[in-house]
Parts: sequence; structure tokens; C-alpha cells
Amino acid sequence: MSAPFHQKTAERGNIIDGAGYAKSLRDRLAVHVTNLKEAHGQTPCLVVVIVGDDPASQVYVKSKGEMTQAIGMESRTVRLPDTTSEDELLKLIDDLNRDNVVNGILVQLPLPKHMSSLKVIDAINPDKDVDGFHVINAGKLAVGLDGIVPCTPLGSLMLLKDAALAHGDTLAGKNAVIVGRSNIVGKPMAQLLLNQDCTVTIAHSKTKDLAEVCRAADILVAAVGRPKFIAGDWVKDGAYVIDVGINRIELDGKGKLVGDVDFDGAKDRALAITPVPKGVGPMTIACLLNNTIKAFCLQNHFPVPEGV
Ligand SMILES: Nc1nc2c(c(=O)[nH]1)N[C@@H](CN(C=O)c1ccc(C(=O)N[C@@H](CCC(=O)O)C(=O)O)cc1)CN2
Repeated sequence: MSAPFHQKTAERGNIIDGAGYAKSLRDRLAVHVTNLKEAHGQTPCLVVVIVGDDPASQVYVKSKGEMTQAIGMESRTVRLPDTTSEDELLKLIDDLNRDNVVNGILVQLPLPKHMSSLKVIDAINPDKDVDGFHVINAGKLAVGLDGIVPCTPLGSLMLLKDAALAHGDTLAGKNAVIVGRSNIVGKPMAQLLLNQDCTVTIAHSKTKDLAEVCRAADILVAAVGRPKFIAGDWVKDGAYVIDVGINRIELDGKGKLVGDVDFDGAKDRALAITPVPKGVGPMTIACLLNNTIKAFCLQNHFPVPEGV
């Protein structure tokens, strides 16, 4: 087993360095891309589709394109106006499904209100669904088959495993509480932690005594999308805390990014905790690159590189 990336140091304390882990993952993936090119003369190709002009989505999509290219893969971005009809988007996906050069298709979420994200995701060929959102990939994860795993939960699991390893610990047998039941984070995160032999609870807006449920968590994953929703005293002493939330708030007249956890209140209780920014967020894009390489190898019947 490799040495843990996350080490408790004087500067970092118990703060999980998601940005640093993501960089080291991208460096490893760049080596795989070079090796695949040398061995097969082919390069994985990712197409990202964005509809509309949501400013945060524009930033993420730009970053996806840059990072895809930076590790040596081919990147294409399709930008559509928010007047695009659902049928036009479905037609584009159909074309991309049929294009043999394209290995990965990602439709940036959220979509404009006149589109059904379930319908759009369902139209993507599951083999090219590098987000891992298609019902076939969700089903594979649920029954323990190898498929494409959603990027944010996959990145969160990598950080958790690494933090546990740094403490000479494992995830098996731990009480994991996930606050949030979305299809793209909460539910797949629960499946991943179940597969690690955790005892898993999914909590949500109707959960009774949420604070008490959280206080019982050895692993607490916050994915509610509400700034500082999880108070510091909801965190058990010695818990691993993964904060998936990325919320933009105004503080002293300035824009600021905060997570779903009250970081200052939680950090002295947690054994290890992800910050916002530079925690889970950067792992989302690094795992997208990981998934694109995996999809490329599976489509071409090449061996999937170890660790991908
Ligand atoms: N099709 C998808 N849509 C969306 C996904 C997804 O996985 N697939 N996830 C999010 C947005 N997202 C990627 O698309 C994403 C969010 C945040 C980050 C990130 O690196 N955040 C930085 C802060 C950046 C900032 O200033 O906003 C951090 O946390 O350090 C990357 C990707 C919703 N849509």
C-alpha cells in the first residue's frame, strides 16, 4: 500500500489537503495518458457540454477543459445558449454517442429549468458517462459491479481513505453519516462507504434529531448545499469530516466560499477535515480525468491502469 498523502504537519494540522491530493492524482494520470499514447497511439477525448451562462458552471467547465489538456488528453467544450431546446441537446448527445473519437461525455449541471436532467443523463451512452450518473452506472455501484463512479463521491472516498491511512486507521466498521440524499453525491457516497464495510446512515431535511445523528458519526459527510448548516458541536471528537458543500456567501461586503460545515467550530473536534475551498472541489475534476481514462480503456479493451 502506498504511503498516505495526508500527513498531520505543523502547518496543515488536521486539515485535509484536497488540492494537493488532486494535483498528485493528476500527475499520476498524466503518466498513464503518456503510456497509453505510446502503447496504442491513441489519446482519450472528453467532451463537456454546457447549456446557459451560469457563472460558477462556466468556471468549472473552463477548468475541466484546461486540466484535461494539461494531462495530455483531448478536450472539447460545446457551449449552448439557454434557449437550446431539450430535443436539440438530446440530438447533440446522440451525435456524441456515435462519434468514435469521443470517449467521455459530460453535461454540466445544473441544466436550465426547461430541461429534465434525468432525461438528458439517460440519453448518454453509459460507457461514455464519465460523470457516473447514468442509471446503469448507479445500478452497477449499488450491486457492487465495476462501473464509472460519480466524481465527487469518488474523490471524497480517496481523501477519506488517505486520511485514515495517515492515522494507521481503516474505514471498516465505522459509523458513517451522510447528510444529503442527492443522486449525484449522497446516494453514491453511501454505496461507496457501504462497500468499505461502514455502517451507513443517510440523513436529510426530514431526519429527526439531526444533530444527535451527526454526533454519532465517526465519518461525517456533509452534502446539503446550505452554508455552515452543520454546527461545530454536531461533530464527534475524533471524527473524519468531509465537506462537499460549496456555497457562495457575502461577508463584510465581499464574496466568500464556505462549506456546509461550520469549519471553525468543527476543526478542533475533527481528527481530519476537508476545508472549503481546496478540499473536495479539486478532487471532482481530478476524478473526472480518472473516469475518462477508465472509459477510454474499457471502450478499447485496453487494460485499465492500476489505481484508475
Ligand atoms: N455534470 C456535473 N455537474 C456538476 C458536477 C459534476 O460532478 N458533474 N459537480 C458540481 C460542480 N463541479 C464540477 O462540475 C465542481 C465544483 C467545484 C470545484 C472546485 O474545484 N471548487 C473549488 C472552488 C472553485 C470556486 O472558486 O468556485 C474548491 O472547492 O476549491 C470543481 C468542480 C456541480 N455540477
